[in-house]
Amino acid sequence: MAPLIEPTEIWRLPPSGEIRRYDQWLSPTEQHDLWRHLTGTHIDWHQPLLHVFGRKVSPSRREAWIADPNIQYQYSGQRLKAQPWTTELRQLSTHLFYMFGTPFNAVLLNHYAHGHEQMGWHSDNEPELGRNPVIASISLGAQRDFRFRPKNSAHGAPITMALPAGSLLLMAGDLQHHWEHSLPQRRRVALPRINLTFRRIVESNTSNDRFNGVT
Ligand SMILES: O=C(O)CCC(=O)C(=O)O
Ligand SMILES: [Fe+2]
Repeated sequence: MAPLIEPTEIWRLPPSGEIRRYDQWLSPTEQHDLWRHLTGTHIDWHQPLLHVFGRKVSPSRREAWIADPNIQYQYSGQRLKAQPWTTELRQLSTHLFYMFGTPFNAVLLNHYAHGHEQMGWHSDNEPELGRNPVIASISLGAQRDFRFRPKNSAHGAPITMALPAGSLLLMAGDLQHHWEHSLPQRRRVALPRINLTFRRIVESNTSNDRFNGVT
């Protein structure tokens, strides 16, 4: 990990959202070791079962939720059962704390087997994340496009950026209130990708509407 590098790109998205991307934040060896760790026996992956407008929907991607023991998190009728931190994930979280000053206490892992698997438009704006969440997102494996679009077109035009293996993406400011993001299908992508979003849950035991209508 390279904690003191400058961002490769910065976007300021109105009114006061910010995105920073740090390419090659993880070296190829670190990426390889982390991939092996996450796809070994340490992590219990499962398919999410979301309640979307009264229907049960199971997107084909897989996910895992790692959090401090006291953290409760629920979205779209799904109470996520937290798995304990592994040494490797805790180490990443510590590096991110040195970089951004946010004491992350949870990480959501998403595994996309190939380019048919995707994540629909949403904002990470659940009440548990507090007012202006800082979210740090690490990408491994196949490069995929990531999209942002404003909730109100007065705030700008949609943005598409590639998330290369080993990159770190920071989302901060009021971004989650005014912009949505998605990981669109890319049918020509044959290889898997894993994404880790480090989050700080500030209040527990509240439900929220994340992914309501979104898969
Ligand atoms: O896979 C990604 O890069 C996006 C994940 C995401 O937006 C989320 O977990 O909320
Ligand atoms: Fe998200």
